[in-house]
Amino acid sequence: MKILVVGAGATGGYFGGRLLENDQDVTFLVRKARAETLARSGLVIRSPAGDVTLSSPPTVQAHALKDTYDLIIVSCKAYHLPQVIDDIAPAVGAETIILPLLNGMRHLDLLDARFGARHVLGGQCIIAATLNAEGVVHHLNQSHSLTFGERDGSRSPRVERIAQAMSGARFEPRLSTTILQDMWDKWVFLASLAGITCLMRAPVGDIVASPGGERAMLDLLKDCRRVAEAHAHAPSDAVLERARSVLTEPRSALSASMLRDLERGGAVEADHVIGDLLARGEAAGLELPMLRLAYTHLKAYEARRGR
Ligand SMILES: NC(=O)C1=CN([C@@H]2O[C@H](COP(=O)(O)OP(=O)(O)OC[C@H]3O[C@@H](n4cnc5c(N)ncnc54)[C@H](OP(=O)(O)O)[C@@H]3O)[C@@H](O)[C@H]2O)C=CC1
Ligand SMILES: CC(C)(CO)C(=O)C(=O)O
Repeated sequence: MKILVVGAGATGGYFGGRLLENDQDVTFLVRKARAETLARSGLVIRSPAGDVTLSSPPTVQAHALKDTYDLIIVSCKAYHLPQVIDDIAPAVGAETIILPLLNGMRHLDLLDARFGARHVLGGQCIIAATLNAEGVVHHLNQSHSLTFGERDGSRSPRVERIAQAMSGARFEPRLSTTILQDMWDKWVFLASLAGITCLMRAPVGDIVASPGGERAMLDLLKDCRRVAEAHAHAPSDAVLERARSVLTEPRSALSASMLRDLERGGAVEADHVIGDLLARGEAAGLELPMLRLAYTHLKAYEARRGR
């Protein structure tokens, strides 16, 4: 299977690197600076699941992209997606499958609008990873799952082929027949985690140890859950219970990738992860005070950053 991974950042570098390490036919679509770093230093992954340095990983830049691919894994940030959509267009052939790993949901609409829904799978990854200033992918915890599936829930031959291509790589691939619900479940969890850890500039353990912290966390989770319910994607009791327990775990060092981005003064996916959820909730007539506060806070950060 000929695979194009868009972006060799934290997630793309990790999962694409693990596939390459497992002898899959992987090429990274990268921009100039990243292409130079990869050519000079290789793709370096530091991970509790095993370090690896892949020297001279195959890369291509947008201007040279001419071949079509069987699978395109999209792992850019949401605010880069419009450009990425233009860039990958030459690589999308009649049978190309696009597997986005972005948080949130709105990217599905953008990809569908440009390439047609039949090309686009649902997907998500659970990992904590970051790309440091030297271009090294740091995997920060034990999780590294990549879930994908047809949005109609079928086990089509093409998703079976992806499962086959991913089997044996050093991460946990999961072929799902409920990928849209999985994505909503993650969105509810992630929006709660990102919203509150950014607001408080602290990981879960410090928030729940602070007066009013656990209450604020659970109020935000409730807002996010109500949006999913209003859109017929309510998390199950078990999923909700797990989210509550992870989000209120004493001494937990967990925070969202959005807090890592914010703390280094970077761009954040405010509109994609928080704003879109809020808009969907308000369109359904819901009052969502904690989610609105989380969004206002991120937009104020963006306004200040923009000056
Ligand atoms: N990091 C994490 O722990 C997790 C992140 N996610 C989600 O995954 C998505 C990706 O996040 P993450 O991997 O952290 O992001 P990163 O910023 O680490 O990586 C994104 C990469 O995309 C590249 N890129 C952007 N535009 C283009 C383009 N036009 N052509 C080629 N490459 C491009 C950037 O390259 P350049 O170097 O040129 O800027 C960058 O290296 C987000 O939606 C995030 O919310 C989900 C789970 C966990
Ligand atoms: C939910 C979590 C923490 C893990 O995948 C994440 O997606 C993120 O930090 O962006």
